[in-house]
Amino acid sequence: MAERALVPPSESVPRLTRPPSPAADVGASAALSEKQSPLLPSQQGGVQPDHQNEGNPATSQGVMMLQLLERVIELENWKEGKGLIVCGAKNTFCSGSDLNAVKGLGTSQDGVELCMFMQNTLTRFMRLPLISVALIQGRAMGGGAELTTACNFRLMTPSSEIRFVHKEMGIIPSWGGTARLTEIIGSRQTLKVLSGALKLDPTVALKIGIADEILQSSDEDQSLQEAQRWLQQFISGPPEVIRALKTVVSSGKELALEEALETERDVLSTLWGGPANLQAIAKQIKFNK
Ligand SMILES: CC[C@@H](C(=O)O)C(=O)SCCNC(=O)CCNC(=O)[C@H](O)C(C)(C)COP(=O)(O)OP(=O)(O)OC[C@H]1O[C@@H](n2cnc3c(N)ncnc32)[C@H](O)[C@@H]1OP(=O)(O)O
Repeated sequence: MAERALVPPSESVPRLTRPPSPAADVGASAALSEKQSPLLPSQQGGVQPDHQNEGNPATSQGVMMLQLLERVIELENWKEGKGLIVCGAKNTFCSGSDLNAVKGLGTSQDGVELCMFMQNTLTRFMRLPLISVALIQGRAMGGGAELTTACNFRLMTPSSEIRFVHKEMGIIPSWGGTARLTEIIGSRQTLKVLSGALKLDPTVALKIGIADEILQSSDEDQSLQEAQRWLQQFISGPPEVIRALKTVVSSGKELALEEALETERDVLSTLWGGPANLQAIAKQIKFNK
């Protein structure tokens, strides 16, 4: 029987509580995992499995997923950050669960445990006070397609493709991907995308609103530079302001109106009369350019 390496640290997705004050340090953009894709098997250039677990794909996949959670925890503790880019390796964004590992996780309970672990990790990722971009180079399939929806924006290279293949696997996207996709493109389009297991090339993805932009280059390094430039326009400015913006947008999306309004008040109180606000007022900035 497969080792249960995927039991979530908490039994359910964390509830969004009103957030602590954003930090006021200097920020930067960063790749979540430069040149690494968290869920890919090693032959696709993903995180290498723990040697102790070599030969046991289910355990290796568990290790990769734990590594993803660790990176999310690191990002939760990155108090000066403003943005991040998630990208894959060797021109594949992420081809989802390791199919060899999935063979060893055959019970309904296995599926639910995997689902809870990934719902927890990706929900925490989505709620980071960082503006996140999925740089889709090559394919994003299955769990990889779900991962793109945990990012705020999706940039696609000309030769890339997003495909929710779950129907063909006899399952549904359950790492939060169905809920997030519905929020991004609406229920009608989501139903088409999922029930058709549609191949979303960049043109289609842009048309239905999954993709935010098609990049010029399919080259790994050049498209990363393009993505960095694209993100820069949204993260220029003081970290405390960018982080606060992401925080209130997240609460506006997830909380009931009264709670969201309370969050806005709390977050504003950390900014009003603060250095960025006072400097802007002193400069008498005009926005008519
Ligand atoms: C159950 C979880 C579910 C979820 O909830 O989300 C999933 O994620 S299920 C997984 C969904 N993903 C897939 O079904 C992908 C299947 N793979 C493919 O369709 C193709 O491999 C590819 C990703 C389109 C790439 O095609 P291509 O460029 O032609 O390369 P290869 O097919 O030769 O692949 C190279 C190499 O990598 C192996 N590979 C790729 N993806 C996976 C995977 N998800 N799991 C395990 N192995 C994978 C592939 O088998 C090749 O290996 P070798 O044959 O040993 O070279």
